[in-house]
Amino acid sequence: MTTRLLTCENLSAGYGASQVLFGLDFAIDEGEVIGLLGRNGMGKSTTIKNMVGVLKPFDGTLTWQGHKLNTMAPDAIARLGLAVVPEGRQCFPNLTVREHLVAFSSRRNGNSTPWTLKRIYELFPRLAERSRHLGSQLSGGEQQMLAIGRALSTNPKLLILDEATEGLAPLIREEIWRCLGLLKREGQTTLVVDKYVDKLVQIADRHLILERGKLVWSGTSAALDADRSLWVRYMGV
Ligand SMILES: Nc1ncnc2c1ncn2[C@@H]1O[C@H](COP(=O)(O)OP(=O)(O)OP(=O)(O)O)[C@@H](O)[C@H]1O
Repeated sequence: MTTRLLTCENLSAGYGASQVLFGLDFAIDEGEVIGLLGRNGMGKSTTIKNMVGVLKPFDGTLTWQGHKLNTMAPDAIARLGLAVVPEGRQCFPNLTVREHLVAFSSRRNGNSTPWTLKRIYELFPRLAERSRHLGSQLSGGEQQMLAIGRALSTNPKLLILDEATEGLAPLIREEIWRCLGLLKREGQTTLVVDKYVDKLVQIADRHLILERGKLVWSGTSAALDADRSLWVRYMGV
């Protein structure tokens, strides 16, 4: 039996007088890995900002397991089990790797195999090697692994990655993909924004495509893989 985590109904949102999202409808079930796709500026980050409460919807409803998220503060939404790795990573320059991973850790959400420091180091051995290094001493790829590890340390029910591989060297990107594959096999529900559609179709179960703030297509990885006209039309690939 599937468990619904998030329901988004008729979501309209934006910035001040500027409307960016126009009536989005979608849902996320436990265990799913979903790609959120579309060209630059189509509203992917704005969708995520509304889900995690840093922006408030103009209209529509975001519901998380019976809780209406629309007016909840971001920290209250985080406590429900949504963790986002935002664009730009945002590590603390003066905290060590280890401090990042224990400062936010939480065993909440009834996770039977919680993300302990040990498990995060097993997922990203590079972080174990760098345990005593400061955020400011890490490479871009290490910072990205740390940002993902930090999000996992809260034992999120839904992990959201916004452009997690942006600006990373190819080998580091592969390392992030490898970890996403492992997380999927462990049943981690994940929403991923990434422009490497060819990789996303290998990892995600299904996809949502945004075009100018509207949901123009949704379907399985197999369906997206089979219809390259969608890639050209909506992702400019
Ligand atoms: N803080 C802001 N204030 C006003 N407009 C914004 C702000 N942030 C984004 N926008 C606008 O909202 C629209 C959607 O941006 P959004 O960041 O959601 O797109 P995106 O699909 O995530 O693309 P990208 O990959 O470029 O981040 C764009 O037209 C953008 O210029």
